Amino acid sequence: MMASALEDNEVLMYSVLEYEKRPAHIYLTSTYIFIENSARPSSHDNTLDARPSSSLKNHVIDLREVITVRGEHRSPPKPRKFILSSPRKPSLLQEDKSPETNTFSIFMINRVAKHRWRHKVCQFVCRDYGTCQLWITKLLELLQNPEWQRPKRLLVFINPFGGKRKGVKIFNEKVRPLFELAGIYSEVIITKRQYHARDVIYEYDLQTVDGLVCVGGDGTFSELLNGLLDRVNSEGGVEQTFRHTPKSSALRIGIIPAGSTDAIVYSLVGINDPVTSALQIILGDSLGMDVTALYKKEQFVKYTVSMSSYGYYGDLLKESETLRWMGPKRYTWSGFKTFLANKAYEGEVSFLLASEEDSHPRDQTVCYSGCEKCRKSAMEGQQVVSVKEPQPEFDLGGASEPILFSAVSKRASFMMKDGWHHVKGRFSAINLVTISCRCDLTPIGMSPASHLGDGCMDLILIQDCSRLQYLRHLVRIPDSKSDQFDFDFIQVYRVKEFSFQPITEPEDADEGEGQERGGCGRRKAGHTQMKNSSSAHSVWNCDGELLDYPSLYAHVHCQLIKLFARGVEECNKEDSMQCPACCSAYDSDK
Ligand SMILES: Nc1ncnc2c1ncn2[C@@H]1O[C@H](COP(=O)(O)OP(=O)(O)OP(=O)(O)O)[C@@H](O)[C@H]1O
Repeated sequence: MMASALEDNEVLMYSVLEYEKRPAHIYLTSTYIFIENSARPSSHDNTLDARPSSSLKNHVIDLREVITVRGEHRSPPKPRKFILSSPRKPSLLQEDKSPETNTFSIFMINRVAKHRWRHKVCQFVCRDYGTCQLWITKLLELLQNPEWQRPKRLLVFINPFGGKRKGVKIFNEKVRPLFELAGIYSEVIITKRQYHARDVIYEYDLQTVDGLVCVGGDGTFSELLNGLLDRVNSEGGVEQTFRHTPKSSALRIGIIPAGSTDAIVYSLVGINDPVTSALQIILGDSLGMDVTALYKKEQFVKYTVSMSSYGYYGDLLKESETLRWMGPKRYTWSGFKTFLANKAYEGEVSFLLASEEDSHPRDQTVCYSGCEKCRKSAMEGQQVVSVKEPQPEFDLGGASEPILFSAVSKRASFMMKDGWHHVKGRFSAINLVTISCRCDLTPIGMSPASHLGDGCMDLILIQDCSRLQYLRHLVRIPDSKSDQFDFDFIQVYRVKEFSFQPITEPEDADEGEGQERGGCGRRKAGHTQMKNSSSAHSVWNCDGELLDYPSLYAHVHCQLIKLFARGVEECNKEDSMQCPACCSAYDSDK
């Protein structure tokens, strides 16, 4: 295999070097190092016995997974002592007689467990200093490959209060040393208040950095996302009006998880591990992710990437906000209380289905790194596929002349008009997810077959049901072996646009505009205010932020934002590193 791989790649350098205490033929191409072990050194002049050893494995190092290369600076050798102390174990190559190094180390990615990366070091001993320098220089030059888009300067925001309040420690102890090893300069801003990160992004000279990094949870990421998109829209002259087409940013965002849920990074990487995320940033991994624009009726509110949820998860978040002192445990407690309350809310859901050739939330596919579906969507430059450009029907009174009307269950009615589907009823939960939304509690995600960059959202409608029914659904969510949507009170759709309208508006809904926005949609100050929310209405939980009014319109934009991430790598089905995050029921059934 190595021989054929070598034939396909031009060899730029070749040497016989010592690797793992044995001589080896080392071939360098523009993207790989091929290591071919030899049996033993010849007795004179350090040439090698070319016979391959059957007991030794050959290796390939992918330069795209190399962090950096360093010369090993050792203290000057003492030849006489060396010979006396190890008479039977001379170096396989010529002994280093100069104080300069003849050894170089390659720092590279090591996959240690399911989706978890660490780095390891491979050492090579050369005959002399000159050869060593040649290898180091050539390798460093190849690592600069502009196609790999590795960052050199990053603007890092740390939320010191996210999750278990360990953001600063995580960055200083786990991330900063790796960035320094990779030669990345990072300017660090520890946020002092909510919206600090967003306000810095509005003003910062973004030309001077290669990317932004968020050390925090989903809420902090949301600030960076909205700050960046507000900024590029403003500079690109895009007014954030109803159903606007936002500008995308060339600047990528990296996420170092240090929050409570970390659902976004979990969905991107398959794990919420700061070191893995830092290594993906260093390698310059790039991934396009869909972004959903939310509107209160026709007024733009914000961009989101994970889940907007009304009913159960909205109530849960509202309850948990009063219990922040409990840390991440507040979600478990609030979840329990919300479950006991077992509320349902009346309204009409309207949505524009994804086109025929698009996939379905129950089509049993998982979005892995290099996903073909996402790649196709990006190539097509899909924004919204809609032949007639239909508009949502907000006015329930005017929802006239349905083309199709049928009962989908005892609890809801369904109709279709101008491509828009309408479901009227009482809902325990309405969940709209842009990505799979995995986290520790739901390792396969709220919608396991959702894609990161297909330009679609998954709509999960849970109609009014008993506590027992809801519990049966809830316990299936983290279970990779069962289908959490397989209930008659749950419907799932893959959609492009969505709206929700309560049967009656809350009295002060028009005053609860939430965010005050300046020119070109920039928010001046403050965030969505909690307004009178009667028990007839729930609130929206949008990426962990409360929007306390029920009417909502959502419009997804295909791969609007670029992230420093690789996507969830598929576990090797044969080895023990399988995990529930990607080896789901779908896989095991095949
Ligand atoms: N210095 C600060 N003081 C108070 N709030 C802050 C500060 N810095 C950031 N924030 C805000 O804190 C909120 C929550 O932060 P974050 O999302 O990082 O943590 P989390 O809520 O624990 O995690 P997750 O969102 O993953 O559940 C964010 O909305 C962010 O805007």
